[in-house]
Amino acid sequence: MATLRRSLAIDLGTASVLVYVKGRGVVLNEPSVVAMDAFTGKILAVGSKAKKMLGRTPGNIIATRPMKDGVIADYNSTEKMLKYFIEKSIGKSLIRPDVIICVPSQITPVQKRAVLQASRKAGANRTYLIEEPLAAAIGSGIDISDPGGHMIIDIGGGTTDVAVIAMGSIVINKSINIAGDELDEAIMSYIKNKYNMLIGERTAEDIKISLSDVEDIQNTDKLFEIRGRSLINGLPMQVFVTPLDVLEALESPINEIINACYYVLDKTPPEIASDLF
Ligand SMILES: Nc1ncnc2c1ncn2[C@@H]1O[C@H](COP(=O)(O)OP(=O)(O)OP(=O)(O)O)[C@@H](O)[C@H]1O
Repeated sequence: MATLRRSLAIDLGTASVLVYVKGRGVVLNEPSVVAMDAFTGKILAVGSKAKKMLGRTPGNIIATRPMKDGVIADYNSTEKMLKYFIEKSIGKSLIRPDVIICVPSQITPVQKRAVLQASRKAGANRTYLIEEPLAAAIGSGIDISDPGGHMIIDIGGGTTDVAVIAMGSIVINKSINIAGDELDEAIMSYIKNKYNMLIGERTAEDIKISLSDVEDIQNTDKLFEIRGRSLINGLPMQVFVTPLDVLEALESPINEIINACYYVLDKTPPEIASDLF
């Protein structure tokens, strides 16, 4: 008998939330940002609309990211954001959906409980959790039941998960709080030090996405115009950054990600290490 209960998979990320509905595919991909009235706590916008408000809100509106480093940082906003995204994906329904949510591999039991509780309050019937590297492996077409080892490096917004998986489970893993957000911050501080200019996190992210392609690194002709505020006279200013600037800016956080990979390789059992090799 066909069931009326929907099954959803949710990637509840620091930077973005994706919702997959069984039988329909990915139906939603929006930034994990919530804008609310600072005085009443009322939610004013969620997702793409709220992201446009980041760094631009008047005093009475705050636009925040309820997830930080892959886990819930602001419980109430996360719950409201989840409820909004679930309803946007499948509409309002009396039959609560079953939900599976991706979580970082080194999440604590308390952090897991917070996700389960937020999901239930947001309208889920049963909630299952899956470690992000396993979900990433399945999503990229790897047969995770294979006894041969595979290494997954999942660089998200708040966390990078490096894991070696074999026979359907994680053999060894390392999760670090250095990922896309940290790369944006590295670009912001580089621009500040080199050009005496302040830029916001959205501009930093635009620079990263436009100029961080390794194939472009040597291309000194590729320039990216950015605007911000001068630290010297407080006036608006513009500069042109190159892929080489981005390479210099990102060197330290990228090295930390590489070190996490070394750590995992170092702890990988020899038989599986030979599969990776
Ligand atoms: N083309 C690109 N080049 C470089 N970085 C990108 C690109 N596209 C997206 N990003 C970055 O990827 C990050 C978001 O990745 P993703 O959506 O996997 O994170 P998340 O699942 O929300 O985070 P987490 O797994 O930490 O909870 C952001 O920092 C974003 O700037």
